[in-house]
Amino acid sequence: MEDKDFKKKLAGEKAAEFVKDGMVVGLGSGSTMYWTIKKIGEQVSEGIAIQGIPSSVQTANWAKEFGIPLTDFSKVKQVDLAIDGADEIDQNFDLIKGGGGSLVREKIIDSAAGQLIIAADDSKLVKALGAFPLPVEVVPFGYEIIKEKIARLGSEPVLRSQNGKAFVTDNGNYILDCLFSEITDPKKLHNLLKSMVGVVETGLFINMTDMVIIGKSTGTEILHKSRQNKN
Ligand SMILES: O=C[C@H](O)[C@H](O)[C@H](O)COP(=O)(O)O
Repeated sequence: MEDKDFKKKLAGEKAAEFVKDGMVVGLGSGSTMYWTIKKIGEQVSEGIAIQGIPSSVQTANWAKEFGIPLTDFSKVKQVDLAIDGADEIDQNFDLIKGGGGSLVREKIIDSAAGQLIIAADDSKLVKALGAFPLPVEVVPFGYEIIKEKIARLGSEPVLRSQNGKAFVTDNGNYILDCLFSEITDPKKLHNLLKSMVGVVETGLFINMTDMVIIGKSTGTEILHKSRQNKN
């Protein structure tokens, strides 16, 4: 296993330790979450009773494979704990997410959660967001217009593609990957993008994260928001 994958595994498995009996758990998406979901599956087989809400088709498939009972928002209105990955984490615990294209469902689940834990390898920690191109989910109709509007904000949006075709999200939409290099005011940028007709959601997750679990070659480090803010 590569060093980065090992770190993801460490962080992902550690996050599963915060899942307790009786919880409704939001299940994030991505390769780090694979390890969390697998570990939660082991806990379920040992007897804890939880219900998971998956943030992508891929996550739902892994959850089924590992025996985690699933639910949805027609049955539950509240999520006790959400665990998710991230593409970038800044010093305020603001995030860029959506590298795998699951940002909309992730944001719905993460914002409904009483607590949000982010698990990631140490390469995801950044001083300022923006080196990772910001994923913006847009409706396919007229996406060309949104692309031009975003370009006027100082980015060169790229329509995400897969196997030579436009990548389509679980919600039937497109993703524009927008490189801004450095995002000085994440909230302002998010609001500007969200005000454009046809933008469904941005990958900026602002003021949502309670705890970050970082996987390093030496083990895991847990960062708490309050402590982080004092530094
Ligand atoms: O859409 C994908 C999600 O936001 C992922 O949580 C994020 O891209 C991190 O993925 P990974 O754990 O594979 O680095």
